[in-house]
Amino acid sequence: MKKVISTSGAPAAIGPYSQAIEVNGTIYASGQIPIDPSTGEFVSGGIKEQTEQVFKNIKAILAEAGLTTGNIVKTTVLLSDIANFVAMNEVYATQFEGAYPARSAFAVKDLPKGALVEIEVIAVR
Ligand SMILES: CC(=[NH2+])C(=O)[O-]
Repeated sequence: MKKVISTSGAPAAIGPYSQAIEVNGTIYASGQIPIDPSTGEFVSGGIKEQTEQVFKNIKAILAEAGLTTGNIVKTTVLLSDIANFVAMNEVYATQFEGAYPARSAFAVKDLPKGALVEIEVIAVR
């Protein structure tokens, strides 16, 4: 019923969570921060580079489940500074074909490891 999705194509968890869990054809992916799994380090650059790395990580997790961003139905975007909202959106908008998923976006006080952006997704087979 509950299946753990795990891939070396996305960063290992930095805490007690799975990269994603599938239940009845719905994939709940943990929030991704801009760690490059090949180095274990944050990608260099600003909000645009960080958003691109976050989506690389999300796509790797979805690919492990045989899915793409086209299967995403809902996202949650967490920003450490709402001033990055426009630049994040510019990268975010390029990650989907067709209708965008539903989304919530927030600025929060801090993100793990000082990330500028964290994005979690829910995808459906
Ligand atoms: C990065 C993340 N998803 C967490 O829960 O720390």
